[in-house]
Amino acid sequence: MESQELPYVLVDCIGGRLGVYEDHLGFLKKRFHLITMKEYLENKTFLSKKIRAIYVWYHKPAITEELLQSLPNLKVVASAGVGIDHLDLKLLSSYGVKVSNTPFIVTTDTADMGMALLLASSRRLVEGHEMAVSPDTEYFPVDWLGAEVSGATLGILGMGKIGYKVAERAKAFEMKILYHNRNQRKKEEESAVGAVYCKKIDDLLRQSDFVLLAVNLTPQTHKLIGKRELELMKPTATLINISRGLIVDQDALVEALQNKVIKAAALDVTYPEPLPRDHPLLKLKNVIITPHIGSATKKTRWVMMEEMAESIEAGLAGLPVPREVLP
Ligand SMILES: O=C(O)[C@H](O)CO
Repeated sequence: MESQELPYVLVDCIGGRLGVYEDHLGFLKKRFHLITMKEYLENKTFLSKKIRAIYVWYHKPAITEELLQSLPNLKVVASAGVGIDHLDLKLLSSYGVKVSNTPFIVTTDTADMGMALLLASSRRLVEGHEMAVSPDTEYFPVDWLGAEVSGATLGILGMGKIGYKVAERAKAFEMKILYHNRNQRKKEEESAVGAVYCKKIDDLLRQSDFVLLAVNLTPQTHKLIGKRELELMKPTATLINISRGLIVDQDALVEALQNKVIKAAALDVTYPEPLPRDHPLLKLKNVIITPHIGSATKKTRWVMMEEMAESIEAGLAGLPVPREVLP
């Protein structure tokens, strides 16, 4: 039967559901014999030799050394999104496994998400919505003062593709833009969005009304924003995180928000995800949290899935892997 000749690809479940969109399934099943982690564990002896690729959607399944040891014919790991902090590239490479991600397609949507969080937080959209739909709150718009966006200073930490797209959007909102990045952007790129480089993160933190995190998670950026950094920010400032929860020391953030060291936070990413239901961040009015949905639009998610399938097919055919991530 044809489906038996298709390459076996391991996928995982997220929240008890297959970590693949329903409408992607038809496309994927034409190309691959999808094996869930559960199926694999139930029939390990047979499947361990069959599986040749892993489809990592939202960091699942976790690729441990134990898993790698048990899959002798694994050739490709295709990971959704741009961040690869959940993958040990050196380890994968030592097992002869190629890795790919989908770094380009997520840029625009993730930048849109950054702006959406900035606007929602500054204009108190979530609080306002809750008040407007609540049966027992008096509707009194005089209370609902927010912070101006136009004319405010946005500090972008991490001026890669996503950070730069945020800057393009912020320019249209007439914001002043500061940025910090390992490498300064070219002069023409800076002037196209009116961005001013801050060599020192501290200078950016002191001057910004909104600080937006768009850096990759690496050992160097792990808890880059801690108590000291939060204390450098203006008491009227908002922290926006669209990269990874672990860029921020979350305990320090809770304290800073509770003690009004900064005004607010808008987070698409936390640590862990989701946060435990009794986590103090979930109780704060000056916090907006979304469930890591930076790239979650129909078109982008479809392209991500196609790109992952393309990388798996190329890798299994011994061809150069599109969007390969090297250790
Ligand atoms: O890295 C990304 O693109 C997303 O956050 C998914 O991990």
